[in-house]
Amino acid sequence: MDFTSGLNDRQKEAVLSIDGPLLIIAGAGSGKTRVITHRIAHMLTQGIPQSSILALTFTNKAAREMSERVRELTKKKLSNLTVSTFHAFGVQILRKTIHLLPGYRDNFSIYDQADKNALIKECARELGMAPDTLDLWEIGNIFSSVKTFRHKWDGDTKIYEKLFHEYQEHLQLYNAVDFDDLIVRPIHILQENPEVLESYRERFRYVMVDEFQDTSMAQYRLMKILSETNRNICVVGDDDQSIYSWRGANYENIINFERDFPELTEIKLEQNYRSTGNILAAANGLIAHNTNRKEKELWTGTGYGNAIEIYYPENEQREAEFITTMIRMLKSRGEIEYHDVGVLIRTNSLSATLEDAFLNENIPYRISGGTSFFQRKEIKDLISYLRIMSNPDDDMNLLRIINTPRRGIGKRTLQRIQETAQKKNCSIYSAISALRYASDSGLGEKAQTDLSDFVSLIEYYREMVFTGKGIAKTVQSLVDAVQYWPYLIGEHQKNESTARWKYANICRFIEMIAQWEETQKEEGRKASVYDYLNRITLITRDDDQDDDDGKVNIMTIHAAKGLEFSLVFLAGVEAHLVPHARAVEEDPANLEEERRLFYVAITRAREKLYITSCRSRRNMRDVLVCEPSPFLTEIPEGLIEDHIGEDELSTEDAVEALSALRAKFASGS
Ligand SMILES: Nc1ncnc2c1ncn2[C@@H]1O[C@H](COP(=O)(O)OP(=O)(O)OP(=O)(O)O)[C@@H](O)[C@H]1O
Ligand SMILES: [Mg+2]
Repeated sequence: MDFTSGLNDRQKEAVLSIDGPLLIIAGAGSGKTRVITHRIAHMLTQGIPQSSILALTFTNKAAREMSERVRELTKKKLSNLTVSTFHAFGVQILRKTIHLLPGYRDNFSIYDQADKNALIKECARELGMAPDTLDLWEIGNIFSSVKTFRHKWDGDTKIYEKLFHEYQEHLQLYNAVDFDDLIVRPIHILQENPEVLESYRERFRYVMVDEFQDTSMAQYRLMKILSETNRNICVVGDDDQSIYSWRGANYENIINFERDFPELTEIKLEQNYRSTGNILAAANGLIAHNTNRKEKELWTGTGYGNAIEIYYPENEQREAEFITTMIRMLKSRGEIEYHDVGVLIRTNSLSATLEDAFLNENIPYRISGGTSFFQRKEIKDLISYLRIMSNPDDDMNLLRIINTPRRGIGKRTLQRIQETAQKKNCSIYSAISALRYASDSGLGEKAQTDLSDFVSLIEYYREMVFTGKGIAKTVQSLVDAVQYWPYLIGEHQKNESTARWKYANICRFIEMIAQWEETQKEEGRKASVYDYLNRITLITRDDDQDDDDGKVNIMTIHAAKGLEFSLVFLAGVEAHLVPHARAVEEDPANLEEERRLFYVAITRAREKLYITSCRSRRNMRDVLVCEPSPFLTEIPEGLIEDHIGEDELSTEDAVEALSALRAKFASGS
């Protein structure tokens, strides 16, 4: 098979140069991701074993699509190819090596943001700091930047250093790691264990990274340390699409890469295959306003296509109506399928009104970027049970379920257990196991029986899940045994439909586990509860599992990175949202990042782009009068069909606002 057919010369060159460092910095839709998939396919035909190839990308969804694409190209089963996110790759390393870190065992738990906040709170309490006065998010961010080499303790943050050490010690005690650890712990392990590092270098002789502009400093270190000796490292990205600096991404990694791999080959891709001429010209015109960028110009061989259309609905409800009406009409004319449509928003808070309208209009949709399925309380409860089965020392999860559903273990009993755990420096579960029979436990008889029952329950299901009865079956049986349904009914007496809805989620959860087990079996892999837990912990809000076709995609611009849709609606393109007022207030330098975000949004569209900018928008209890985004004036004239004043809803204010903006643009200020 020739995997270079259907590629342009530059792309071919990239696919064929498999040895040595390769840097591809190119604009949106120029085929960067396509180059990676074809390159992998080509390598496999060159006799490079699957197991030598490591491809890293940003979201689980992107990773899935990438391996799917390689599978289609090669028509091969790819059980030894590693295509994953950085975090999932970190987990893979830790599963094999975490025992090299003092105090850790290979059944470790991974703490998500919510667990992390809860743990910080607990540590603060132990240190006698009043947890309710602390900004957990801010502290969490400080911890994160310290861990990932972005920050050293200084005058402003020093007050949290002690809390940080307490936090780290607790993680170790619970045999748990947080998200940052998934990248930095592997780095430490590799750095401190030369023979382990050697074996990884030996194995992953070819490394590729997509969306390179959004790698963090820590991620960069990880990929660098792996490829330092082989030097077969290919990174692809677009500095104009760097949109995660708030999360520590650093597009200066492009400069670092040039410094660390000076012998690199650089390939430029300049033809855009995704979008029509108008859309591309709009994107090019916009991004040219950024000063801090690598100069590049994209061109397309396809025609100009349709104009970009801008509408100015009276408020967010009218906006949602406009979008659903358009979709309905185009669908009924047979011009689109639902899955061809992306509705992009700057912030999550915009999704509720849209969701409502889609429900009303009966248009199937999926939302990514909302509360993840796995964050729902009923699901988190069951996940906590699974986590305790696999790692009983995980105190945070134990505390979550010890009384869920209520089993009468009282506050005093819990206090007693926690004291014992602290005194003996052991986990709560160990403390319970010891106290339930001890004559000097200081606990009443009933309390001891309750604790004993709890331990028996956990041990029973631990045994069940580890003796190959299947995870789905175990969870099903557990849900019955702990009487979760009566518990739900009890919790939602006033609203039984909520209870039913939650129970339906549980059933769906069990169904999802069963499906996963089935796939693992088909692919000849063991379906272990550790692997399952690791996997679902890494599913972020940005890429939920639901890959159903036949649905309109409503998502944040961040979540849409790397994706494409024939038809894109960009909603809420108003002055305070695009650029996001708070981001720019925090740091004026964020203006360029906001512009990149808008560039990412525009370049998701293949054929048609609608932009809506509401004239007013409800924000909590207030109604804000809105002006169109100033970025709209940066789109060159002649590409946009402006529907200003066209409907009876338009006000003179909006007309004035836009013409004022245009005047400003024309005068070049
Ligand atoms: N040589 C080509 N011939 C035809 N279609 C192509 C070619 N190269 C890329 N494409 C198509 O163009 C679209 C964009 O490609 P791809 O997603 O790889 O771009 P990208 O550079 O990764 O974009 P982004 O910057 O948004 O991640 C895809 O639909 C892809 O299949
Ligand atoms: Mg891409």
